[in-house]
Amino acid sequence: MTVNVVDQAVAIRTMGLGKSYGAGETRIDALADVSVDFGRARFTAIMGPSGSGKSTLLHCLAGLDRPTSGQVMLGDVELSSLGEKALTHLRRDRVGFVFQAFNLVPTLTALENITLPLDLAGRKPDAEWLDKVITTIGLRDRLSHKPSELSGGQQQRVACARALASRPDVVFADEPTGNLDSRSSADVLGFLHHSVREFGQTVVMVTHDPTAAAYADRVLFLADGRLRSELLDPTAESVLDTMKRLDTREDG
Ligand SMILES: Nc1ncnc2c1ncn2[C@@H]1O[C@H](COP(=O)(O)OP(=O)(O)OP(=O)(O)O)[C@@H](O)[C@H]1O
Repeated sequence: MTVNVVDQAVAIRTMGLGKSYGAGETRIDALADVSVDFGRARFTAIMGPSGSGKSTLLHCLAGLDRPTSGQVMLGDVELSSLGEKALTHLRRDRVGFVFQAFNLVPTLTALENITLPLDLAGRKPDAEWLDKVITTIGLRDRLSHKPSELSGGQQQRVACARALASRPDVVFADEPTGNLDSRSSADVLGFLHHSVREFGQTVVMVTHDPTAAAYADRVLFLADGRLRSELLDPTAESVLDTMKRLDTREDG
């Protein structure tokens, strides 16, 4: 019998991950044979052209979508081995999400939005931790405001705090700066970066923006559902260069 030794440096591991939609001639392989590790306390960006499978990968990693083939290990848990209820609990307790559209509850205050997932889970917030997160997002004077009274950037920082409130194993961010101007984007990305450096948070982010990707420790490049390249310690320039190189290769 082989024993799976869980590598503490790895937060998520995929093995031969595939996701197909449809069948026969209309079948689309949104992901094909993706095997990759996501380091713990690392900030990983996922890039690639539209339709390359970025969101599908993120959703499979986060247990929002079930792969057609292969495996996803979140720590020592293999996601496909879980039933719907266990998967719902895992999403609630072990992962955090930040979406492009903020997805805050309009009738709740910023603070109530931040603690909502914990309240729903019947868990008491860790006051010291919550205080640290709120200090870092820099919105202490806005906590009693409703989302409509906050700017887009402020709303997204609240969404980031909500994602971190439960100290999840991984925070998944799907185009978190897609609706923001460059100043607000820098605030949100700076916060995510800080959460990795100072709190040891693991972050996986899908983005189209080379400047956003440059906040990450590592960038993975997808094309046609496959992993095509990766960059360590990226800069906006090196990300752009890699995108151009991959584009040329696709055309050729
Ligand atoms: N529910 C679905 N049914 C059928 N095809 C789908 C479905 N979801 C995604 N696809 C297809 O899978 C492929 C990958 O889609 P995905 O959304 O993961 O790409 P993406 O890289 O995130 O794109 P974008 O940057 O435009 O958001 C695309 O060809 C898409 O049309």
